[in-house]
Amino acid sequence: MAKTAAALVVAAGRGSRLADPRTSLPKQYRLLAGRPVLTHTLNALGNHPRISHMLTVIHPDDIGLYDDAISAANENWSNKLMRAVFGSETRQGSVREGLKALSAVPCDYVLIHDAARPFLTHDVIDGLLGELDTGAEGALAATQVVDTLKKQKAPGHPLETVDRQCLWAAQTPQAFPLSRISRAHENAAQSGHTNFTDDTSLAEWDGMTVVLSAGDPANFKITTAADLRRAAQQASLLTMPQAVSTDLPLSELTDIRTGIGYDVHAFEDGDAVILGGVAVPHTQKLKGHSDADVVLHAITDATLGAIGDGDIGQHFPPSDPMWKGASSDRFQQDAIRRLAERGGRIAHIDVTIVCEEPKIGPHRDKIRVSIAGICHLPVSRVSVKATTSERLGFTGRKEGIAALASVTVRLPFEEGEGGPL
Ligand SMILES: Nc1ccn([C@@H]2O[C@H](COP(=O)(O)OP(=O)(O)OP(=O)(O)O)[C@@H](O)[C@H]2O)c(=O)n1
Ligand SMILES: C[C@](O)(CO)[C@H](O)COP(=O)(O)O
Repeated sequence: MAKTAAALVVAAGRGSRLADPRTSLPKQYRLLAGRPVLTHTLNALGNHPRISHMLTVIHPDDIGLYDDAISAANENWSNKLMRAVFGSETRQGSVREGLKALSAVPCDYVLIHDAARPFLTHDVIDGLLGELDTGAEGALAATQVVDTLKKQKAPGHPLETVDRQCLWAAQTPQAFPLSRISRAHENAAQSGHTNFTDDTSLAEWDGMTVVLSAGDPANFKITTAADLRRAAQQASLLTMPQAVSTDLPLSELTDIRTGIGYDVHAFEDGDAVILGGVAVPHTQKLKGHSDADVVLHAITDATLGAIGDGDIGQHFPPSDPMWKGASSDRFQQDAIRRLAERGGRIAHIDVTIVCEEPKIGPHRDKIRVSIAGICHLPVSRVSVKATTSERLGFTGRKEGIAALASVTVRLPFEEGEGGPL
């Protein structure tokens, strides 16, 4: 049977080299295609079949940001995720805290990965695990240096050219047998070595032999503001549905339309309602054929309304057993695909949730982030509002929840329509 691996993601850094006067948000929580960087990183690891456990090392100030990053994930790996632990002043210290928390986990290997590298692929993971499977004590994802390298001992000194033939740029993940790298970290800490910048340097110091494995230029680390801009471009190309990533510039999407959507679901016995893809704890749940996500249903109808393409019930009949218990983001993905086929994209979403309970305020930001992720939008283009109906009507009697949505889309004018009206 294939040996299993734990993923240890270090996310406790402050990102001091990415100085941005507009925000103090650490880089691992900045948004790429509507989701935090960390969410992309965890998705890449969590969806790998040989990774059975995942642990994130976070900063104590980031608990709320971390919770948001997890709820934006919408992926099926939550059963692999362990409770996060707090990191330390240095990257090495943060890894050590993570390894301590993994000590009781029944995994053969550990993949240690930077939260700030969100574009990890399964090919890179497979390469590393393959090296361990054939007996390596440590494996490093790395890319060969491609630029001509120069060395200058001090400013004004003559340049020397460095032979790049045998030079590699270290990436993460870095993969090891779990017990061996844990021992190496303890040895380093007890000998007073506290500032190894990566785990293979520490492993080499402890006498381990590390082999190279194919990294990927796309798996770069977000370190500076320029890296974050590059990452934003890369993420939008990867996550947009095919037709949305059309090369039509926004300036040609001059046919601007708005659709409205409205939906209602009644309560029944349960312990949480799903709103915009987020499970909100409550004393009841919403009744429905799918997951009864009243917010996503209203958004889907509004998206379909904007392109005059029927409604959710027409495309996904409640009588069809296929949609029983379905996660409603599938319905919205389908509406986005229909829009994309016409060369269009969503520009803005505005939602109002009508209910007495549960209180939406504490969950509003999570719901915004989740909707933005599902719709491939920056969070600034999603608005979530809530109101009661002053105890009037079915929502006032706490019998259910209603949601209203308006979705604005941008499309190219169809041939023969002759440009803006
Ligand atoms: N004390 C630390 C320092 C770094 N990291 C993590 O290690 C990874 C790589 O480190 P780096 O790019 O240096 O991140 P920062 O320390 O956040 O950045 P900077 O050095 O610019 O402050 C990041 O995912 C970061 O969150 C960590 O968990 N604990
Ligand atoms: C672990 C690492 O990302 C490998 O490239 C790197 O060593 C982190 O430290 P850096 O100082 O940001 O290079």
